[in-house]
Order: sequence, then structure tokens, then C-alpha cells
Amino acid sequence: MTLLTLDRISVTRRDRAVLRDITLSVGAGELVGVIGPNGAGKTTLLRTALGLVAHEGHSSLAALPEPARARAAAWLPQTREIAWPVSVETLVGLGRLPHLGPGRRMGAADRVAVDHALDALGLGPLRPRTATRLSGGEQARVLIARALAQDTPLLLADEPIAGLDPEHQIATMTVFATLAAEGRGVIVSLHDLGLAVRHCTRLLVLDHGRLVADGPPREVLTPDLVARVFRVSAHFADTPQGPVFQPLEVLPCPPSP
Ligand SMILES: Nc1ncnc2c1ncn2[C@@H]1O[C@H](COP(=O)(O)OP(=O)(O)OP(=O)(O)O)[C@@H](O)[C@H]1O
Repeated sequence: MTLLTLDRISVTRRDRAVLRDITLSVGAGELVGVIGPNGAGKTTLLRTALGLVAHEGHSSLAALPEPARARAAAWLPQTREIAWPVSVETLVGLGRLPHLGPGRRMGAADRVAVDHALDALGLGPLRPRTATRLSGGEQARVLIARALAQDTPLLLADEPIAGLDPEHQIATMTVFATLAAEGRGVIVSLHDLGLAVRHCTRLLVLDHGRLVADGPPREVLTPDLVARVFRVSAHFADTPQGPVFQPLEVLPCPPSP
């Protein structure tokens, strides 16, 4: 089942093309990593898909009325600001808002979704804590849990594992992989290519606003593409513990034309 379709999406900001003619679709069961150098357009792509950025072309999500969009896709933005000193449990419960009618309180199904999200992110012990008094990484996990509690077919997350320690980076990617295996779609932007390779079923590579590769990690991250787009050399190995990708050295800049 297709959860998101982008058709010829282009975005121009201050007379500069930030996204150029991007067409793709994402289906149930996919954990899609959006990768590319700084400024390549990853955040803009996710925000445009959600209808948060003026664009040319068509996004199936952006075309939905707002309440339906909030039930179709959860969004975890890159900026992780928690404004109110509420408990972790309350904050994660806010993820249920799109499912509640006006003035309606949470019911049993909502509480199950909140419990499930807290468990998935290992946040049980932090449940009663004031969210604004948690560490940066703990706050990031709480916000991921809020997105999970929204319980949508599609989850879009902008650099969700930035700032997490290795245990929680791997655990969070595992949660996303499990969601995908259960039949949801997950799209995450990432800078950690090693984790992208290990966990994502598919990688989208952006470079200067263009989609320059789209496919399984092994097929996408060729030495040539890694050198051209990321300007590094890398080692890619298949091991009994799964694929291992390690960037090695910065490559010299090509001579200017
Ligand atoms: N509001 C804006 N006005 C002008 N230019 C913008 C605006 N937002 C983004 N851009 C530009 O669009 C380009 C893509 O930005 P974007 O944040 O999508 O990149 P990114 O791949 O997510 O980068 P990073 O890895 O650094 O987070 C950048 O060159 C950025 O400067």
C-alpha cells in the first residue's frame, strides 16, 4: 500500500532551487533513510511532503485536509523544543490529540498507545518526570515517543537520532525498523550512514536538491556515489552481524572546471 506519493516536487527559496523535480513514493513496510550532505535539502523534502513548505508539484500528504493529515502521518521535526513543564506521560499523550474529538478525554485505546510508545523508547522510569528537566537525549526520546503515540500509518522524522548515545541510537532505529516490519512506513533523515545502512530498507540520496539515488543501501552507496556526493572514501562490508559501512577519509576537492 502506498502511503506517500511525491510527484515532480520543486522548491525555490530566495530565488534558489532547493528541491528539483523530485518524484517518489513510499509504501507500507519501508524504512526509508533520507541522506545527503549538509544543505542537500533533506529537511525541506520532509517538510514539503507534509505540506509545510510552498512548492510546485504534488504531495499526496500535503493534499489532505489538516485533521486527516495528522491521522495519516506523524512528524518529528529537527528542533526539539519542549515548551511546557509537563510530565513525560502528559507530553507523550499529546500525540493522541489527532484521534480525540473536541473536548474528548483519552480513553483506554489512547492510554494503550501511550504506554506502548513509552515502552518502545524505554521511557517507563521517566514517565512521571518533568519533560523540560530531562537531558537533551532524553527529551529527544520523549518526542519520538509522542510521535509514536500518534499511531499513524506513516512517520516522518528529521534527524531523530542526532544527540542520542549509541545504545539509544541503535534502539531507536530498531523501533523504526519494527514499525516498518509491522506494516507502517517510516522516513527518517540521517547523517549516520553506518546506521542508515544497517537499518534502512531503502535510501534516498539528495545532492544539491536533486534525488541522485534511490534504492537498497547496498546498491545505492557505491564507492563512486559516496565519493561524488559525500566527498569521502568508505569501507562497506557484509558481515555475519549485517552490513557495516564506515566512512574513512575526506577526499580532495576536484579541480574547478
Ligand atoms: N527559509 C529558507 N530560506 C532560504 N533558504 C533556505 C530556507 N530553508 C532552507 N534553505 C536552504 O535550502 C537548502 C536545503 O536546506 P535543508 O535544511 O533542507 O538541508 P538539509 O539537507 O536538511 O541540511 P542539514 O543536513 O544541514 O540539516 C540549504 O541551502 C538552506 O540554506
